Amino acid sequence: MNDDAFLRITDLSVGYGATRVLERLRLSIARGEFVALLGASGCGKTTLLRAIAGFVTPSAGAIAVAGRDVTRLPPDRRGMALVFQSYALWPHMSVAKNIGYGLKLKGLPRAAIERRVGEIEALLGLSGLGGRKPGALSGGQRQRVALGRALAVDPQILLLDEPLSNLDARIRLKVRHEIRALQQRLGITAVHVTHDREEAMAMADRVVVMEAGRIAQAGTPEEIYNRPASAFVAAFMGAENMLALNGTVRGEHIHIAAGPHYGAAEVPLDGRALASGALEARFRAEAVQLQAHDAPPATEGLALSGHVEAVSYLGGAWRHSVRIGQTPVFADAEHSLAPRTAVRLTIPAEKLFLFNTPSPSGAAAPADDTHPTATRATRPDRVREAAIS
Ligand SMILES: Nc1ncnc2c1ncn2[C@@H]1O[C@H](COP(=O)(O)OP(=O)(O)OP(=O)(O)O)[C@@H](O)[C@H]1O
Repeated sequence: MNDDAFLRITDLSVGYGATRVLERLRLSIARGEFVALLGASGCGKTTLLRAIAGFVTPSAGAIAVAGRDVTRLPPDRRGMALVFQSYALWPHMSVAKNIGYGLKLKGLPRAAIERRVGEIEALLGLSGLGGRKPGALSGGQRQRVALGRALAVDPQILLLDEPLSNLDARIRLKVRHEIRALQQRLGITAVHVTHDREEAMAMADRVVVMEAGRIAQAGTPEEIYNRPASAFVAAFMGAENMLALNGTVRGEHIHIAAGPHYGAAEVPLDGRALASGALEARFRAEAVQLQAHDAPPATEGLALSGHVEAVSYLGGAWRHSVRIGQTPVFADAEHSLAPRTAVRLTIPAEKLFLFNTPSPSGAAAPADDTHPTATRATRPDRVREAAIS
């Protein structure tokens, strides 16, 4: 675990009645770090955020901020502010009163509140709108008021619960950059819940991918995208194409045996703790080199043979639906190849994510992000994959 952790979550378990949501989860966040909690609906992101904020009580474990245990403290004594998806603004209050609400609760004198509200309005580009009611604002402006209300109380930690999901796509991109720039300017520690992987990667220093109440992987956006620690993370990060292969470890490589629709290939292990046996291969549509079957191979890697079934234009690239034997995959190319064309797909070794196929009885890895800088070989889930294959 990071020794310089500012927000430290240790063995946190949270449930609702008989439903267990988080199980012994560990996560350390550095001061000034922006962390995105990313995962599918129902994986426990909001529950974790609400436990950090103090709105749900854990059944076990601890939450500490700068070395101070806050696990049993009420939300208003944790030095945190939460921004909700729904904004949760008071409709009958003006923008200025909404922003100053937390300061009023703290009993600050009126002049101090007005000064701070003015600062926040200027910071967020809301100057001149202080007298309006939330109903007379755009969605983006409302979200900025909600952010302003959170920042006005000078929190040590800013918690963001899908704050952009009610905004339309164009405004969402703009507000995304505004929040990130503001967080960096203020040096505030932020935890952001989202199910949008692009948003998580664009905003965060570190992305924490959650799967069914546990941390599947925590790392920089680049690590998570290019070195997914499990087939689940690979698929969640867009490597949705899947093939079942067989491999044999030989020194620093894994040798993939040829099959009816693909040739043999040598893939460098590159630190991965893979074992010989059944493999699940994952790759992105854009990682594929797609060619007519009789064209000379353009690149080295795993070569697959198939037929184009359908093609559509994505803007910038053509997406081909290709059948490899019984397996459908997607492959992108700058030029389109017509349906029924016999094609070769080549996946360069560095873009082919390989995982040992887990046995159905494989025990769950511990929920733990305490090895964010560990190599693939030493990550708990990698070791598990190697152990059970
Ligand atoms: N108040 C509650 N009472 C009972 N079960 C709950 C409650 N809140 C959440 N849950 C359950 O806990 C699990 C995790 O929910 P949570 O809201 O943390 O997920 P999430 O990852 O944030 O999902 P989403 O992206 O849909 O918001 C889900 O199975 C959900 O049904």
